[in-house]
Amino acid sequence: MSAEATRDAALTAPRAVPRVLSIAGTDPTGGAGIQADLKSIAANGGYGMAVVTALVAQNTRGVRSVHVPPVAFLREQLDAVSDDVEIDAVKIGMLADVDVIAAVREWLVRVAPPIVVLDPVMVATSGDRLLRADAEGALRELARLAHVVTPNIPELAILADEPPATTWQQTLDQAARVSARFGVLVLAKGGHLDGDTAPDALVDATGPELFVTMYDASRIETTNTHGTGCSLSSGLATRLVGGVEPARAVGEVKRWISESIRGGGELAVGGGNGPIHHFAGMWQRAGLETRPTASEIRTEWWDGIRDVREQIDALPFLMGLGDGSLRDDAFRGYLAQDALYLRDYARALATASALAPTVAEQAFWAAASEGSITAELELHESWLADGAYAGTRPDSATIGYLDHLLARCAEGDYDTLIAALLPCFWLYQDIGVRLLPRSHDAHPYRSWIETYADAGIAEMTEAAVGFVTQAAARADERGREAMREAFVRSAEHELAFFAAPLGS
Ligand SMILES: Nc1ncnc2c1ncn2[C@@H]1O[C@H](COP(=O)(O)OP(=O)(O)O)[C@@H](O)[C@H]1O
Ligand SMILES: Cc1ncc(COP(=O)(O)OP(=O)(O)O)c(N)n1
Repeated sequence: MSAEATRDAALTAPRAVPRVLSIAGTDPTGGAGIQADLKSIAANGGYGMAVVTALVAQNTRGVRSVHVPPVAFLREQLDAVSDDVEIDAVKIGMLADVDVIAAVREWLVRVAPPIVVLDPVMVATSGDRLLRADAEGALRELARLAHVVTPNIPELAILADEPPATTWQQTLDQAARVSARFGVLVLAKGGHLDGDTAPDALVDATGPELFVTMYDASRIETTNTHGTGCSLSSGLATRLVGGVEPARAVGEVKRWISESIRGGGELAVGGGNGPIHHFAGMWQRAGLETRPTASEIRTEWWDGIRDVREQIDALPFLMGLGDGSLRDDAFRGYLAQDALYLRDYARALATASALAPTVAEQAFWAAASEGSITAELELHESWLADGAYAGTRPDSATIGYLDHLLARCAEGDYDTLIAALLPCFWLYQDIGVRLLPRSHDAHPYRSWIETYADAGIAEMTEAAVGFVTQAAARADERGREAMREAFVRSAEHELAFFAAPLGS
């Protein structure tokens, strides 16, 4: 199978979802704080969790009041999460005061999450304080426990304990000093500078050499920037999971934040500094469709032929094949039919190759067709060489199955044809794997079982399942139903085919 086909098949496999905890304050209008973090984590592919440090009565126009719950309750929230859930990354936002910082610090040291991104929230864009001035020193020290800090220009100045930078170069120099002093990567943000651009830079001065990675973006003319810092930092925490290079994760999250700022204009939320649209790009790319995904179709179709699979397993032919008690003439009679089947199955696979919409699929079905003819020749050479079955005519089960496949070829519809071809891959591979533990050196059908339990067959089956289920996910409802019917019909023909040798 080609590398491209393997990659396409891998795309259908479920991916681990990063479990990301935001420790932050609230924004009841949903644009900043923990509410923004949860959207941002979801938009960047993670499962979001939230521990609230402070309840903030705010909207797009400004902050009205802040309520900090007892710090003992904060500790209970933190432990409730970490006692139960394996946390892949933590984003820290508003911390309000020194007691909150101390509680979070103690928890961080004890739990040691693999990724910590600290957004040193101090003052909202509206000018309202979100961190008491006497807590700035404690926040500075907390930076030592983070892997990345994401200060805006005023916050960077406070971390550096210096006056705010007024140029981008001063910002970079200050970020380098903060990085070296606290042993942390600094994502310096130029959102607060004047000009046509909104540059960011990842600054790493933690070692003997200074590394600066620049991220340029045009400045978007908008009033929807409420919560950009919160969203950027939680998106970054999510994208860093799995050992992703920080420079790459920042590049990805920077592109996402730009499109989300641009999409903010579509939202009509509040009369002040409006929120960004966390899902603008995602909704545009994927829509709001509820069509089944390839992996759902995989499960549905496989479950949908459960009764057929159980009937195959219960056949005397299959039971005899598994325990080795199957009569030799019954097995050879079955192989003679299989050889007849494979010749036309190879033709159907070649037709699928000719109809395939992509080069990867064309190559895959062509290789499978070639493999099918080779298998037919090998059957003759190994099991049927004595000529006892020469001149065998296809029986009614073989004719029925081939008629079904060749009719799909004649229709010329790629999707239904490949759906009809799939059970032969999938059922044989499944049977091979399940019979393998019963095989042994003296088992009469060992080579047959090992052929279908082989890793190469599993890889081809995975690719075939991937191509078919992705095509079904793309199809409209009628097309998908026609595919499912073709698939089920083939599975039923497999049952009849396995039943025929013993007439059961
Ligand atoms: N008008 C804008 N156009 C494009 N990007 C922006 C704009 N404003 C902010 N950003 C980007 O949003 C992110 C958050 O930056 P910033 O607004 O400086 O943080 P904060 O919300 O903490 O003040 C950064 O990547 C910044 O470059
Ligand atoms: C609860 C809470 N946390 C942080 C902020 C500040 O949000 P930020 O992303 O820095 O952007 P602005 O809202 O300041 O533009 C907040 N407002 N509330």
